[in-house]
Amino acid sequence: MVKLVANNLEMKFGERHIFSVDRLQLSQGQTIHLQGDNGCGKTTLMKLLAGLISPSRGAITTEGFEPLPWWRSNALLGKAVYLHQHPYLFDGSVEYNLSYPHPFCNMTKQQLSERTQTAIEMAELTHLKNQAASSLSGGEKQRLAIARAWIMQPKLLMLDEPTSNMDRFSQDLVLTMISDLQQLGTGMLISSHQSCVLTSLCNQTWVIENQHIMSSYTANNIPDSADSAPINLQEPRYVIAN
Ligand SMILES: Nc1ncnc2c1ncn2[C@@H]1O[C@H](COP(=O)(O)OP(=O)(O)OP(=O)(O)O)[C@@H](O)[C@H]1O
Repeated sequence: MVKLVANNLEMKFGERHIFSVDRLQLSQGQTIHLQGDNGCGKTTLMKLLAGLISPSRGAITTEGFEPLPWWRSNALLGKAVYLHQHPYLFDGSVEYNLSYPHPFCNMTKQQLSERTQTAIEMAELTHLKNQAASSLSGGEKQRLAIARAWIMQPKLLMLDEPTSNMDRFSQDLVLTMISDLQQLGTGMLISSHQSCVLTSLCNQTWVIENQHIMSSYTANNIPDSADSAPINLQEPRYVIAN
């Protein structure tokens, strides 16, 4: 099982303290709802866990991943796929954007081709597959980014406000793809101010409040393993980027 473990983490921008936390763990099998008001640091936490920025103090370590190739100095980059609220898409068609992750996937050509076709259908993008990705609506772009992540089947996935631009139809399509990844064991961190269609899948919550990160489990999901238990709730206590 792969995991990211943050210890003794503190994040500041200049003199401004954003949050601190003694310990956090994002691992396969978890589906976590990341909550908090505007500006509390949800995106910042995801960027830290994705290795896109560095903490002011503390360390984020990885467990269970393949050893790094010699040319990779940042051990975190590429471990957890991070989907930005406004997804980064490549110049080119919808189909091109879905084929981009292929070299990074450990699948045969045939499997990739079938999986890409299924992703296009699941995201209801068939009629748009030759259209420039840059011309898609906000909700369609998010569906495309999530379809691309679904093809990759990452071990860890972080979704930043994934349903913010979506109507009910798009939310239901995305729910199907995310539920499927959950069944396959992808560990997920989903940020959303409020409950949304995806947060119903979550079995744990992280709340950023008063510059601390608090963790709790849903009632029917209290872990019995000390390894996965949240630590210290009162004290100040995670490429391919889409
Ligand atoms: N590079 C930066 N330099 C200085 N301040 C920053 C930087 N990045 C983020 N911040 C500040 O840190 C705080 C947390 O930002 P962040 O984007 O993580 O919040 P958020 O919880 O994701 O907000 P929202 O819910 O509105 O998307 C904000 O006040 C923001 O202005």
